[in-house]
Amino acid sequence: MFPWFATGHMTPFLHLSNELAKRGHKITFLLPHKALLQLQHLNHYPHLITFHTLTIPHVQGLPHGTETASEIPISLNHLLVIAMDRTRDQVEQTLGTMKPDFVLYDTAYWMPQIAKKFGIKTICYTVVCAASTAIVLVPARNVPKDRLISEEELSNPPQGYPSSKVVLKGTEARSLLFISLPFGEGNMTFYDRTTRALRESDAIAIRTIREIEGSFCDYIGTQYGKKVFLTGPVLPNEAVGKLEENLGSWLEGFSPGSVVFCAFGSQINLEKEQFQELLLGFELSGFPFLVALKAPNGCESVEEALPEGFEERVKGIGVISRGWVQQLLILKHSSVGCFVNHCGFGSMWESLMSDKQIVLVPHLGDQMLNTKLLVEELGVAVEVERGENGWVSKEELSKAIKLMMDGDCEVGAKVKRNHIMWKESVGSSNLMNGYIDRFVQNLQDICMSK
Ligand SMILES: O=c1ccn([C@@H]2O[C@H](COP(=O)(O)OP(=O)(O)O[C@H]3OC[C@@H](O)[C@H](O)[C@H]3O)[C@@H](O)[C@H]2O)c(=O)[nH]1
Repeated sequence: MFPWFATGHMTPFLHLSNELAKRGHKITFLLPHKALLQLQHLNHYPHLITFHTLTIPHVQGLPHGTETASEIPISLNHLLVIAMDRTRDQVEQTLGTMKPDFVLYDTAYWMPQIAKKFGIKTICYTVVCAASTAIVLVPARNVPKDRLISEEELSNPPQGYPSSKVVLKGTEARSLLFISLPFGEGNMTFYDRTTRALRESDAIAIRTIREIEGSFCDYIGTQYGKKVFLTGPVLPNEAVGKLEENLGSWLEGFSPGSVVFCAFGSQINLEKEQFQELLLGFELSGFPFLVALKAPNGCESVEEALPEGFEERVKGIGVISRGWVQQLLILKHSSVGCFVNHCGFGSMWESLMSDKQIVLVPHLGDQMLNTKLLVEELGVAVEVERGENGWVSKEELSKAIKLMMDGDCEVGAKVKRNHIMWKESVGSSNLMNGYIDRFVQNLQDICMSK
């Protein structure tokens, strides 16, 4: 396993490793040392899953010692990817020694070149929604070679794209302009890198299910002329560990379903004004809240960014975490009634599998498409309306929370009914296990071929 050095990528690769190990397969997981510290407790089969740490070289422009995407603003990812590329020799040496049957990778487009030398099959494993690959990362997208792609070009889906609902509207396409920006050495763009990683693999795998994204998966298969295997969402059955004691006892102090929990994943640093506006929105909603956000841009800490007098005003009813929280365990807590999140692909599945009402504030391109899947296709969530300038106001956030938390409101009740239905059908262990069993069979079939 060789995922991109970001939590939202490494975690699902490890969940998949656990499922493969459960079925008796041996896995070597390549990752930076710092990521090991964050991930190792999620390894449920240490006798079968071995972590192999890589030395991450320094790249000019990155803070010294940077190894993972969660340590840097997203604007520096194009430098971290150079560091990843420069681990190529270490990766090649490991592959040559281990000689696995398969390598699963996502960002390292060069993997097929080195794997072929040792007769190893390559699977490009996409851990974001199939819709986001289908809308921007296919040959039909025609990204110009001599200039940046425009917002207008990106607003139109590529020819043959299978949905009119899961599309980018208004200014949303802006968040995907980065696909034609440099991402790695040698003038390579994000689009070049990702499409090459997909094109040169032996097969494509996607962390999704046909029941939600079948048409997008078929479209990707046709675009690349390749087999597309699905792993399902690959969520751990149970949240591991125990909720941190202080937080647990704070949550115990509230009645069931009354607390609003908010987390925006590992990559988002808001602007300070937006950060403050969101906090004021939680206060305005009148519900107790637990917020886990990173310090906004330009601030060293969360404390320094709080609105004036905020901590005193919300004492006892509002907690603003100073760092990473145990999202899965919090989502299991009965006091939590609503989950406000960014709809990263991990959080999308985790919120769908929870029994909490879902309020979405997407930021990045794939998060906007995930949001369309939950809001427009499945009808299990609401999205907070943004102003014309892209701003989320405290009034709109509070309105969306109230809509979801008010037991008498028709919209909230409808969303809840849909959510229960989807959770039951998608969350059944038969469905999840069926996906993994078929995936293993798919791998064995390619192993036999050629
Ligand atoms: O405080 C936290 C925040 C997050 N988490 C966990 O970290 C994971 C975050 O994954 P997400 O995919 O939701 O979000 P990230 O922002 O980290 O992901 C990244 O890769 C996946 C893409 O869809 C996202 O657009 C990209 O930002 C989840 O499993 C969540 O449970 C915590 O355990 N604690």
